[in-house]
Amino acid sequence: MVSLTLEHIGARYGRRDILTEVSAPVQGGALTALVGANAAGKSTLFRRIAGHLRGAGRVRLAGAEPHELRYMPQDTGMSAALTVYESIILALKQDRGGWRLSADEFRAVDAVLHRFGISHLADQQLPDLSGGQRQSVSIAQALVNGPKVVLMDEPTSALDLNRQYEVLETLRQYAQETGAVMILALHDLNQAMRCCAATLALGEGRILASGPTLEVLTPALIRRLYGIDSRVEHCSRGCPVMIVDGPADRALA
Ligand SMILES: Nc1ncnc2c1ncn2[C@@H]1O[C@H](COP(=O)(O)OP(=O)(O)OP(=O)(O)O)[C@@H](O)[C@H]1O
Repeated sequence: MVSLTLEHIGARYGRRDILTEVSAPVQGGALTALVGANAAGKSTLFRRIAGHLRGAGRVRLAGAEPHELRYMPQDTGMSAALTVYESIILALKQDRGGWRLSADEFRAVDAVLHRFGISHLADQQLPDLSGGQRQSVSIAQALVNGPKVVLMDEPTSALDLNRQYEVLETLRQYAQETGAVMILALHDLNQAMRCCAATLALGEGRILASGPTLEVLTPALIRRLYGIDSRVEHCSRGCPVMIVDGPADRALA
């Protein structure tokens, strides 16, 4: 099982501190949600963990090497004149070198296309894909190498309702099978409640709460993070669902 520990992480752009004191343990084998308001610093935290940005503190990895980490940013470029299949091969070869594909590598490409339901897109050019198709391809590119640490910035923002379920369930299975640490930045808190065993709540430059998702995403925390009044009920299938009542009355906050 892989684990990752954030120790006193800081990050700044110029003289502006975005993260001041981010500390939390993250366990592999299940999905972890990273939630917080716009501009809270979720992408910045991912850049720090991925080593794209320097700053205070350290990221401790156990059970994985730094090169086994994949970061899927919010906007992934899809303008290259490549087919989906070629782009997955390129992602696979990114840090392996060489150009010949072994039988195992061919199988890995086919498997990831199949796993994310995009085999039928294999021969299509990247620029010709729809937004949701691009997002599915980005996810497949991120996972084709079997990474042990995966950071995904809003991986379902362009997907329809059905695809959101399918993709999150596939990511959950991947984490369970491989023991990988998988952190997903999410704005849809119901997705976090349904699929993520743990949640990190980012606000005011630090982790305001972390732990089992249902214990973290309380109405009080949601009010603090987003200024929204909410409550948790259960759907007809017994799953917890967050109901938004509306903007909180700031005078009562
Ligand atoms: N390269 C940069 N240079 C300067 N400031 C930046 C840079 N990237 C991000 N910022 C600032 O850092 C803050 C945090 O941005 P970040 O993208 O990490 O937030 P986020 O939580 O991912 O937001 P969102 O939910 O809107 O995607 C914002 O105020 C943003 O303007």
